[in-house]
Amino acid sequence: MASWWERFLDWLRSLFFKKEMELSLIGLQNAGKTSLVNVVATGAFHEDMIPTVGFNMRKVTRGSVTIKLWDLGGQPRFRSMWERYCRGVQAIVYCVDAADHDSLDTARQELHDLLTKPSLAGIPLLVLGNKNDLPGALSTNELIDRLDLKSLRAREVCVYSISCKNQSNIDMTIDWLTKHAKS
Ligand SMILES: Nc1nc2c(ncn2[C@@H]2O[C@H](COP(=O)(O)OP(=O)(O)OP(=O)(O)O)[C@@H](O)[C@H]2O)c(=O)[nH]1
Ligand SMILES: [Mg+2]
Repeated sequence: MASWWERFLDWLRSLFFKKEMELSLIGLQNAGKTSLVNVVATGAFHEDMIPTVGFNMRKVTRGSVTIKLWDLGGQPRFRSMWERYCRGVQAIVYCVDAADHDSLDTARQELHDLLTKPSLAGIPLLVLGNKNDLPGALSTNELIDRLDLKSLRAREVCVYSISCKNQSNIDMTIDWLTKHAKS
């Protein structure tokens, strides 16, 4: 009964209080950014993915929140675009392949270089350690160390360990995002 009433109230609120958010999804190539967009948007995971050339934009609606997602290419030639697409967003989502230990130093460097840009000051950051279904994938605490996340100041930083393949912790990720949507 209570949950029915809660859902009714949520629906009622959604009629009057629509929220919209814009966020950018960045990270090195092969981290799983486009896979995450697909899982969030359609619930489907595909092994064979084509690397993103430039960027893609997708809108996803969850309850009263519409999320406009900029899914950016992670290959070196596209990284200079990241800043432009992160300006003015409500959150930056940084996706890493937590099982690819060799890529983590570059991932740390690229993240810290980006976040020194004054235009991105204060924007909340969600770091996703993807591919936690693979053996050797780093835990959230290990990622905090490897990516030196404790040195990031003056912005909210959150880290989750996820798997697009197994759809683990995807709901938690969506909850974080919708909570950061503007009223
Ligand atoms: N095992 C495993 N593989 C995954 C997971 N998520 C994505 N992949 C695979 O990782 C590869 C790269 O995924 P993409 O989503 O294309 O990566 P991307 O970050 O968008 O890459 P770019 O567009 O080049 O920047 C694909 O083969 C995916 O199937 C996961 O959670 N677990
Ligand atoms: Mg992609």
